[in-house]
Amino acid sequence: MRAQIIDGKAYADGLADRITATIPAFTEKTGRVPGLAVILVGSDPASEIYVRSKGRKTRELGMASFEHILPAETGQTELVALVEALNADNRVDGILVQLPLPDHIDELAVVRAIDPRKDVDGLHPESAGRLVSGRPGLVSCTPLGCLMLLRDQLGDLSGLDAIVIGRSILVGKPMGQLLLGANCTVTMAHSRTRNLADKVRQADIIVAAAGQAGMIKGDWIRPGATVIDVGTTRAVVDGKRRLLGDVDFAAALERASAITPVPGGVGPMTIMVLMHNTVLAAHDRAGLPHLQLW
Ligand SMILES: Nc1nc(=O)c2c([nH]1)NC[C@@H]1CN(c3ccc(C(=O)N[C@@H](CCC(=O)O)C(=O)O)cc3)C=[N+]21
Repeated sequence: MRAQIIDGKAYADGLADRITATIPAFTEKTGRVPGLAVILVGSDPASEIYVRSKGRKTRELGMASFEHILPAETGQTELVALVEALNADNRVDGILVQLPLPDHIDELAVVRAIDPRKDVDGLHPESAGRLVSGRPGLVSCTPLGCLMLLRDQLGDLSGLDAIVIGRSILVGKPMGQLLLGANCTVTMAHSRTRNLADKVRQADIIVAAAGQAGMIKGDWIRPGATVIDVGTTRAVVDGKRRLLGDVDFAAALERASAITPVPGGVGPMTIMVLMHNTVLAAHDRAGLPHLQLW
């Protein structure tokens, strides 16, 4: 079997069109456009590129972008004060604080300061609690993007065996909850999991989010499985800069029925789901009916 390649970029472009189409009616009812604020503390070059590309996409879709790039020495009090100012700013529907934050800042304290209705990253304990208890709320962009691709690829996921490798707050844990909500039987694997290969071999759906390049080997993949690769490790291979996934892609191609590439799979979805969550938050805050765009 040769796997189909899941084109995250193409799905994200389609979602972009559906998002853009909601904006004229929103503007007619509210007199404004949806707005997204992104905060970056410190000058990690990769993070700066993401923040700028988020800003560019936000404007391309016809929304307002507010970018705050602060020096690495910014204090926690100052950062929380900025979040509170953005909470109070009606032009801002979504607030994303780029993680990780410098060591002298307590991430949870900052995330808790975000108004849960503007928590487009789904990181606030209120959002996490809503996801676990199946109430409506904002869901982290990367896992929601993975679920959109899986639903598009497979339709109903009920009864499928899924494994998530990685248990981060931003990706692994919410991914497990989303798959459970979609009626999968979910295995959460991580660095202490024993016999990982055997557990992966049982899975119809594999979501690799461990952040270790190439750790999932081709012969671990059950023939016909669907593979979502969240890994993005920057490396230099044969003198060229490369972005590497967590899955041995070449070997997986021979076993999986479908697989996301890196780049061009989950990455473009993450940014577009951020836009999606921003228009959802905007509609919710304006008291407009809930949107269903996927
Ligand atoms: N609070 C928070 N939320 C985040 O969502 C968040 C964060 N912090 N910190 C940093 C990571 C990283 N991240 C990516 C977004 C897009 C691509 C992306 O578009 N990748 C392209 C390739 C881009 C390239 O070549 O560098 C792709 O996979 O095709 C990757 C990574 C979001 N993050």
